Amino acid sequence: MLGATPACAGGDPHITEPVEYDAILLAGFGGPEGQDDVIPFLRNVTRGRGIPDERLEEVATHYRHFGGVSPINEHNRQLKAAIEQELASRGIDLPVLWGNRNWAPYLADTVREARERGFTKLIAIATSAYSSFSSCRQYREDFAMALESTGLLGDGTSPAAVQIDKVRQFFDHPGFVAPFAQGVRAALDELEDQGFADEQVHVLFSTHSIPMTDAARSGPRGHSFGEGGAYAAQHQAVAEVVMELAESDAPWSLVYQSRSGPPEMPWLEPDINDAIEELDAEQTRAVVIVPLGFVSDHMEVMWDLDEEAMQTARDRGFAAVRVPTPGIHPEYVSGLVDLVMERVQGTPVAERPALTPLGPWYDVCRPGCCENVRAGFKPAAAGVAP
Ligand SMILES: CC1=C(CCC(=O)O)c2cc3nc(cc4[nH]c(cc5[nH]c(cc1n2)c(C)c5CCC(=O)O)c(CCC(=O)O)c4C)C(CCC(=O)O)=C3C
Ligand SMILES: [Fe+2]
Repeated sequence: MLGATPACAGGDPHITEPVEYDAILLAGFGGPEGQDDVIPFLRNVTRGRGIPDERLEEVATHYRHFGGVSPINEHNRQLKAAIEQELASRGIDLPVLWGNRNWAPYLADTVREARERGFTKLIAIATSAYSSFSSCRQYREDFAMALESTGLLGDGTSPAAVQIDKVRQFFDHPGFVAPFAQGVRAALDELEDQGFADEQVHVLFSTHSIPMTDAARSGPRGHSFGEGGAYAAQHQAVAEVVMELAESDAPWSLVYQSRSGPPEMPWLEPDINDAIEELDAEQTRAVVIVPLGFVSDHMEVMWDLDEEAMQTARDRGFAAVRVPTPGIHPEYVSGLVDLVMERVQGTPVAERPALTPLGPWYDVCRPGCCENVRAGFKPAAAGVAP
């Protein structure tokens, strides 16, 4: 089902020829692993973005609260091990390398290691399911930067010394969606045991807020997905599918969290805390919080949801349950391996699973996909220039 993803400029958006990859590149966000890492990590994340110092100080306290350690690197070590186990159980001989955008092990060191081991064709899985600058293009730019800084980008006339392709954005892949659907069903059952009927529960699907300018440009250039771009449209469509699979008629909404940037810059709204404040207490007695935009229980989940949003809900006298992220759920892990094998085998588009009319998303990002005018154009792997 191609739906809203028409073939456009830039050749075929899907690769249906088999490709012999040498290894999988698991690309993470990265996080600090001790108090001394916190500020240097935050500087890496916000390099050149104009995030106010007060915001960095505030975010630093979230990490300090947990000993300066984000669980995100440990999650990725576990995910890597789980993917390796899934590959082994299917008899697939593909090594898995792991590299981060913002903290060690850095992508540049990982691609250098790849080359040393003789690998020239990598298929990347970024730990991020949706389309936007922060969740797709920035990973692609960081791949290109890692190749450039290690001299492995190639010179434009010869093929890159190391080629990095990327699996499609997997927001509507059944392996990503199933853990959320199961989690919502379990949360509603738990609340029902406590005496709350489905119509007394409000389900809040939460994702990372991004600047409106980034949201509007998410997805391929020249294609309108509405005000919030492909980013908001994908979340809206996945939330609908999750409610269907969870067989629930509970009222629900899509909300945003973890806003940063200067206050005068518009970001996607409503903020989850404002949304909880505005729920009608006559009708609502409980909330289910679904971290729909995230793949693991990292700091944005542990702090912004489990500390802040849960507190906002308690302050209003609501019962509240937070649904787990996919983490290393067997269906998620198996889905990621399926996404790799889709490219290894050159699976026809019609046979690629996708649960919303927006997918299956592109293998090759379209021209201008998820462009960021603030940061300017940079080379990016796994897409059509610019
Ligand atoms: C869409 C999106 C995802 C999901 C997709 C993906 O996974 O990529 C994501 C993930 C994450 N964001 C994370 C942490 C941070 N994000 C920040 C800043 C920002 N995120 C943004 C967007 C996103 N972020 C944006 C538009 C900014 C503003 C600055 C900019 O335009 O670049 C800042 C700076 C301080 C602040 O402003 O909060 C931090 C510390 C962590 C790690 C958590 C841990 O350590 O466990 C993870 C997984
Ligand atoms: Fe993209």
